[in-house]
Amino acid sequence: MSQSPKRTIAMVAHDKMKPVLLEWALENKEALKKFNIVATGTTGRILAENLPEHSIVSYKSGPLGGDLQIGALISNDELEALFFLVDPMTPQPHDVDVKALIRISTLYETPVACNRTTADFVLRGITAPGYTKRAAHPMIEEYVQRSV
Ligand SMILES: O=C(CO)COP(=O)(O)O
Repeated sequence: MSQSPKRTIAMVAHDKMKPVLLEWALENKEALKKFNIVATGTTGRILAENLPEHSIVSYKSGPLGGDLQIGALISNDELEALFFLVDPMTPQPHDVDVKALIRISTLYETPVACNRTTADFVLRGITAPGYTKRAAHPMIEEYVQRSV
């Protein structure tokens, strides 16, 4: 019997949140094996070092465009969920990229977890039997069909 292809999730953490994301990923490592994982550069390196049995692809570091690479996956409807542990207390040089990533996730109905509690909910949701991701927001179709 052929198995359905693994779905892809993204994992990102700002520097102060990397230990939290790693701890969470280790706690959930069995469930995470069901997915291909993509990550921003430094986050991905830390995850790959600690989860050697998982499929993890690292993009560029966040400040160098990694958030936008994940945004591109979302706009191609290729991402199941985004786990992005943000640091709410530290200004980021690439804040506009972070904002763009959250915006495009909203538009494409991609579940986003910005803290650990929500990460628990999202992971439980996307691994629940019968779960399928909603289609992108109808405002996309309206936008495509708009008269010029
Ligand atoms: O800055 C980030 C996300 O905005 C994370 O990038 P790194 O994983 O490369 O540290």
